[in-house]
Amino acid sequence: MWRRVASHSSLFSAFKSSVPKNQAAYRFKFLEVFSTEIETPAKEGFSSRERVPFITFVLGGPGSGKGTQCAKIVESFGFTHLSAGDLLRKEISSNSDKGAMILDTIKEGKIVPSEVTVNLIQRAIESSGNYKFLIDGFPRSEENRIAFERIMGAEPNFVLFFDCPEDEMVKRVLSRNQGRVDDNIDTIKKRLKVFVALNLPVINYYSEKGKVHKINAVGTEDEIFEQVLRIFSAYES
Ligand SMILES: Nc1ncnc2c1ncn2[C@@H]1O[C@H](COP(=O)(O)OP(=O)(O)OP(=O)(O)O)[C@@H](O)[C@H]1O
Ligand SMILES: Nc1ccn([C@H]2C[C@H](O)[C@@H](COP(=O)(O)O)O2)c(=O)n1
Ligand SMILES: [Mg+2]
Repeated sequence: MWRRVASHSSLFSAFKSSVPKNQAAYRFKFLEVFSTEIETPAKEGFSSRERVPFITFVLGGPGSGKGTQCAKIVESFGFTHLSAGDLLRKEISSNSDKGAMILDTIKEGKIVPSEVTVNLIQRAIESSGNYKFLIDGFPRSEENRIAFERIMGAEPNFVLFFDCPEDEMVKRVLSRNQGRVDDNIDTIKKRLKVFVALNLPVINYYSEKGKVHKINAVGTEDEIFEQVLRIFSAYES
């Protein structure tokens, strides 16, 4: 079964050199050349021998446990974990020309312009050598989502949504202790507002497309991972 996604560029051209010529990535490239649309598999698992790109968006409010659970998924299923927040923080540390703008935006709990974040994700995907990705904390807004589809020419295979009450998220973030500039009560309040205003619409969008797996993010890390395991095991085909 195939699903059309309008596109100008293609994530799949990135895989050209890492798969044999007769395999799926070449089919995508072929379609891209002859059409303004490309096609991606709708319900395929991630263990197929064809190594078709497999994308999971990992969403949830600040402190809902996305990064913690992604680390466990990497260990069990061999995904590459790309945290949009980590990529942006790395860009700040590298003293790039965009660093100051990114830092100011993060301190305010706001969203960095989509092209910047998508380009960082694109570079990380292309240099990973993997074909299975957890894209954590992205898309944070409809603008992020649309930019990803336009630049990468792809949609996620599914979306994990860590559903967590606000008071629990605030408690976790305030005791995280990783020295993040945005882990203070003022910025957390702003991030929570931005989550509700900009990120929930993205989750609703994918929900309507039947792509969201909602996880109850309250409980021990292991209890939460049991729910995650059940979902990923079903895609391990
Ligand atoms: N199930 C859990 N119960 C209690 N604490 C947890 C749980 N899962 C994660 N934590 C802790 O909560 C904090 C936030 O977790 P994590 O960094 O994984 O969240 P996140 O969703 O990635 O947040 P952000 O969006 O801010 O990056 C961390 O200190 C982590 O150790
Ligand atoms: N798609 C994204 C992801 C993150 N950011 C910025 C704004 C966030 O508050 C901050 C930290 O992200 P986290 O580590 O909590 O996922 O990074 C963004 O602008 N766009
Ligand atoms: Mg995180």
